[in-house]
Amino acid sequence: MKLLLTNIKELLQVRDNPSEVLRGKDMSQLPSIKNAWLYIKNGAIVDYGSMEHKPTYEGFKNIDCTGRVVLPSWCDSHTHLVYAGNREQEFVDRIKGLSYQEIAAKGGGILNSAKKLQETSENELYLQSEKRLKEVMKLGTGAIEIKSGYGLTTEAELKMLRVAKKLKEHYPIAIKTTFLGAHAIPNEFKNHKKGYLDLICKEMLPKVAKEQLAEYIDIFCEEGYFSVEDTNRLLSEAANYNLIPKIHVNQFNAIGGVSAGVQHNALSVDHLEVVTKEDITALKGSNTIPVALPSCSYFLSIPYTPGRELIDAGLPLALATDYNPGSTPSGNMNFVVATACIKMKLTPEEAINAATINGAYAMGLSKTHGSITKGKQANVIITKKIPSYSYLPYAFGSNLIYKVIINGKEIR
Ligand SMILES: N=CN[C@@H](CCC(=O)O)C(=O)O
Ligand SMILES: [Zn+2]
Repeated sequence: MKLLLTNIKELLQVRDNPSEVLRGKDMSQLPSIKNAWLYIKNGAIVDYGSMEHKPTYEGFKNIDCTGRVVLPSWCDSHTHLVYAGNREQEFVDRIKGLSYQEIAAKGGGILNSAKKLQETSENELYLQSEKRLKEVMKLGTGAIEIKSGYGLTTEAELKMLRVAKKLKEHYPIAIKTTFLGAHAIPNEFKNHKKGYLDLICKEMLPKVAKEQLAEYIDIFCEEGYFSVEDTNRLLSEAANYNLIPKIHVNQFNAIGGVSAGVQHNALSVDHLEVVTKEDITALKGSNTIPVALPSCSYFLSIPYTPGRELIDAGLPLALATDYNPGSTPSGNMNFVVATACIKMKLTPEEAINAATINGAYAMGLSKTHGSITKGKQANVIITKKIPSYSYLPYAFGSNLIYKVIINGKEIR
């Protein structure tokens, strides 16, 4: 399949030799070609340039992009897309005054989703998750990370990861998987957290590794969930299976999870709605990327990650959805990019970099995703006719996507 996109108003994120990740001031640069063409063959980006110097190709399908912006598809590096049922009742309870933590303490929250998931068959779980995957692909996501963590038993955690694996086999989108057995403490282990960690380390981890179901390890390092000590133990055990950490830290409290992540060479530390000076110091000079999840802040009415501060400190930043039934029932990366501009004061250039090239880095896909580069996967968004790319976050409530191409195929 060959595609030639012509008369592109502006082709964004064009990098001949892209760096793996963009930090600090570099995030304000978004290289582009105006009045451009882009040639795609066999799922890969072959070449691009200005319409004034367009070579002759044969046997392609032409897409005229007059008035349209073309950019790499979104790289969503943090989701819980595989889950069962929904939690709209908790949403209503929160409107009536209960906090996220109070709902969790009553047996709601993650444990509520775990109960539903344990009762759902693998096939049904696949069908529910597939629906969400199709939806986010149409919204421009071309690479996605999916976590377990709503199983909380060996059987149910494996079920989640097998569903994610099956999605990977059936869809063109790149999927990376993360084992998050340490998402919450199940009721059976309420007064025996160590017993649950033993189960994770001695039974779940070996099975996940044996079936090669995950590349990354995650833990919810937070008061009332797992401590820094638990985090250190799990990440050390997981290293024996070559699982790389991508962890939930600082959502409500800064308890030292960031520096624990950095010490274990985490690829990413995610959430960071609360950030201390020590956290920033720990991240400086490391290869760990902070990941902000502004839709979660929006939905729970909690602080936004101080993205401006992190970038101004010279750090990299990625943006992701956190798609899950409790804190973020939305997988819309367009909303994430807009909210990062509106609430976190990122410029459109910074937000687009954070959601493409840096998102790819945050899930180990820098070589193949996140920029318009020869040889990278042909994953692009073609927008509707818009005045400029800044219009994307500006018109935050409009669907501005005309077409999405993933792996060289038009999926919308
Ligand atoms: N905070 C931990 N995990 C999810 C939400 C879990 C839930 O409420 O179901 C998150 O990233 O926000
Ligand atoms: Zn999450």
